[in-house]
Amino acid sequence: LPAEFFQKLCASLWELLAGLPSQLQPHVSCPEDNNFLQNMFGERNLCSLVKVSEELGEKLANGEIKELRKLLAKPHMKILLSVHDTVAQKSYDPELPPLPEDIEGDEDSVKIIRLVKNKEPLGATIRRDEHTKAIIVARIMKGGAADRSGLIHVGDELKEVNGIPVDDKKPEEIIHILAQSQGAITFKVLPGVKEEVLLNEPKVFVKALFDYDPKEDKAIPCKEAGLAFNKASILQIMSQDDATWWQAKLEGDANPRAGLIPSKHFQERRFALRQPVETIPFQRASSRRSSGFRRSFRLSRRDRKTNKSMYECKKSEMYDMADVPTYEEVTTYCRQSGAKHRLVVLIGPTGVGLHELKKKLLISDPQHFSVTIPHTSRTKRNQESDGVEYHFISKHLFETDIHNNRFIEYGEYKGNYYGTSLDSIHSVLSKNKVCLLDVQPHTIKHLRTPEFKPFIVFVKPPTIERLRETRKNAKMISGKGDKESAKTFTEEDFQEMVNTALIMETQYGHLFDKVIVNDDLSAAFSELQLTLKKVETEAHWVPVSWIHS
Ligand SMILES: Nc1ncnc2c1ncn2[C@@H]1O[C@H](COP(=O)(O)OP(=O)(O)OP(=O)(O)O)[C@@H](O)[C@H]1O
Repeated sequence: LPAEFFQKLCASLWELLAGLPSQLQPHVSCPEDNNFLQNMFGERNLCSLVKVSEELGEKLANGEIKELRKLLAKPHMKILLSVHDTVAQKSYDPELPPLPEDIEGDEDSVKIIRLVKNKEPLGATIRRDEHTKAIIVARIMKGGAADRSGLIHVGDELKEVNGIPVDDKKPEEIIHILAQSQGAITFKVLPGVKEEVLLNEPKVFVKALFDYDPKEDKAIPCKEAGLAFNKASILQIMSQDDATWWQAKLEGDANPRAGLIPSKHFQERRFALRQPVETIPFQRASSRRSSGFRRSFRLSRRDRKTNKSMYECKKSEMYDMADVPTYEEVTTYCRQSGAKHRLVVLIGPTGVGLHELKKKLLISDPQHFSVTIPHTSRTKRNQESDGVEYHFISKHLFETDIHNNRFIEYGEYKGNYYGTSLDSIHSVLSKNKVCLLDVQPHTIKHLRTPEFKPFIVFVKPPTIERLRETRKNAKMISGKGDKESAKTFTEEDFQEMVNTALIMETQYGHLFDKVIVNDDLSAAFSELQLTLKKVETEAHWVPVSWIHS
């Protein structure tokens, strides 16, 4: 309507209405009614409305008004106005169907979700949980309808679709129901919050290869926020966002709060700076006698005359910078029945009892346990048979095999070669037997392959007092000339055993899967037996490279 006309109209109508109460007064006896009338008719808005209404009535014939009425009566306009009112009243939350009364279990955790589906697929996959048989949301496609809704999550348990229970349905049947539904679909789900949280948790686990105490660490930004751990602890890495300080939890720790640990890179750098002081080459650090490592065959003991190990070992083998012990990414591995056995490697100082323990295992189950047959270039003696005591090969062939890296360990003794070949290990494993091998600790790194998946047992001597008590009647065997001879342990032998064990543990402890103290022999044997049983049947942490390579 033209503004001028409208204003005039309003003004005149208002005047008329304003005068009305005084005209009505004689007819109103009650003062309250009078007041009410006065207020109502005095209200300017009401006056204007009355004015407009009257004017519209009068001007009905006017073409402009007709057109306005027509416009306002159109469905689009009606919807627009209705949407405006809805939004203005903020009543846009969808109306949910009433909660069913027969919900089983924890009623609070049931969620009713309504999604409007157009032609595009929902963008979610489902699976049946093997254990609970429940239908679980397996995957949400990024950017899909389900993802955009933000209402359905991986791990949610689907109970009903459009009121149809899905417990007894196959995933394909449910997919069919979904495909056929158009418009709004109602889901009843049990939110799998816990599962979702777990799924979103980083799944990087590492084995710590060093001891760490944040209280001793001058570099840590906040000692209280640090996480203390020991060599061989399994840590779940929660964040690697910071290049220097990672966040981690001890595996299996129920406390959800992560702690700070030095990052791999940072620890390597620190270690490299400290290295000259901390890494004592094994042999130099060893006491009086250059090397007292035992071998996987009896003739390989140290020569008591020359006091030398039969096995020479390159200096570079003793300490390798690539082995800076920080963290190693690990995952669980459980040997499936029928699969090849893991190689069992026994480590320990001379005389600690490796031979004794191995012998007991072999006797306990000769069909199950076995040892490797060593190679030698020495000539066969009359009572010996090839492939029983040794594989007898020529010196030339032995040297070719050395050149071709076919030996795990080898050495020269009185002009003859002795060694343990890789093939001898393969041979035992391919018979589906557990191969028991004892080697020098620096050899472990060559055995750590996906094929062998070695399980390293460190046999540790008890205290020197306990050694004196338990080894009173024990005999130490040494290679003297071509014959073995036995002698009782001396105080020096005990001391060396304890010292060597300490050095082995310091330098190679991060590689040990199990430490067994050989105090009482039968107790140590039982522990070893039980440990090896578990290796065959239970899940153990192994480097990820052994599984995903
Ligand atoms: N727990 C124990 N208690 C008492 N005697 C033991 C114990 N363990 C081993 N012995 C004895 O100690 C001696 C040395 O053991 P064994 O020969 O097994 O040592 P080893 O580790 O194989 O060392 P090496 O390679 O030098 O022979 C043997 O006489 C053995 O019977």
